[in-house]
Amino acid sequence: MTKVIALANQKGGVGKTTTAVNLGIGLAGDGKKVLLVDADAQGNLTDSLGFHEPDNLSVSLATLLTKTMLEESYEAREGILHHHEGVDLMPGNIELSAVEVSLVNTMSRETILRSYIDSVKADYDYVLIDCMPSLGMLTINALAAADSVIIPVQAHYLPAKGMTQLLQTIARVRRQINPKLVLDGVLLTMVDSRTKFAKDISFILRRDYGDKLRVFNTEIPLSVRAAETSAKGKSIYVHDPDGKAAEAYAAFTKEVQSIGRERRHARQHQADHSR
Ligand SMILES: Nc1ncnc2c1ncn2[C@@H]1O[C@H](COP(=O)(O)OP(=O)(O)OP(=O)(O)O)[C@@H](O)[C@H]1O
Ligand SMILES: [Mg+2]
Repeated sequence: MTKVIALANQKGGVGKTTTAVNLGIGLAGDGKKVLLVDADAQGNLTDSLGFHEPDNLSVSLATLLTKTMLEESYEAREGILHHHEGVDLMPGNIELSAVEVSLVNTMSRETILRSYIDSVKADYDYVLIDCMPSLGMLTINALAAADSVIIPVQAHYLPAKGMTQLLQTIARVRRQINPKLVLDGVLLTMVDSRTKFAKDISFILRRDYGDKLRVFNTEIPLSVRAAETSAKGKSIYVHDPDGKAAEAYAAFTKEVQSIGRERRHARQHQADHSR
């Protein structure tokens, strides 16, 4: 079964794209087949994987979403690129801005991305969607297409109001469009071990949103080496294999897989007891 995960937070610069790259390549390193989907018109994910001029690509996510909207046919692997560290990429670029506008007047406007992903996901164990920093139509489409959401949060900013709005949006998508959507949890990123901000934020999140909001045990440290990876087009595992950020992303990758296993066991347990 394929698991589709959206990396979402409408706040900019919190580590969504960096996490998409290093979780995706981490999963591939564990033998999983992974498709990364760049659902951000900035094209940062595409750029970070070494395709440095996303706007010059002739086929990108915008192309396939447009074909899906118009009910035009396309090749199953059309436009999918391959990164040498073992992941596939559906690139994104500036053309997504126009698509986002045209979605507004489209039938099934919330589920166009889901239709596209449904048509390619059989080839993959994981599909990771890197969202843009907004709660617009493309992010709603990502939430509608996903089985679960991971929310990266930058450890030195109080996520107060934004988090409430994001959780409300997730709840609304679950009620109206995608009942199976679950929140995997919050990932604290850019954690500076010299300060106690990360602990404060974990405490505040638990206080304000209760135990339902899981905060991942793994925290991603603040690391210049992690910030360098996007220009290099490499993951942290290749750029700085022995560093703390690589260790953290590897641990986070394991944690994400263990959540999947816990959920399958819980469902099995429920099924056994309802017989
Ligand atoms: N652990 C880290 N330590 C230091 N810098 C980091 C770390 N992770 C990411 N960065 C840097 O912080 C910036 C924002 O990260 P990233 O692009 O992953 O965030 P984002 O949430 O995807 O941003 P946007 O909302 O613009 O899409 C980038 O310059 C990135 O290189
Ligand atoms: Mg990004």
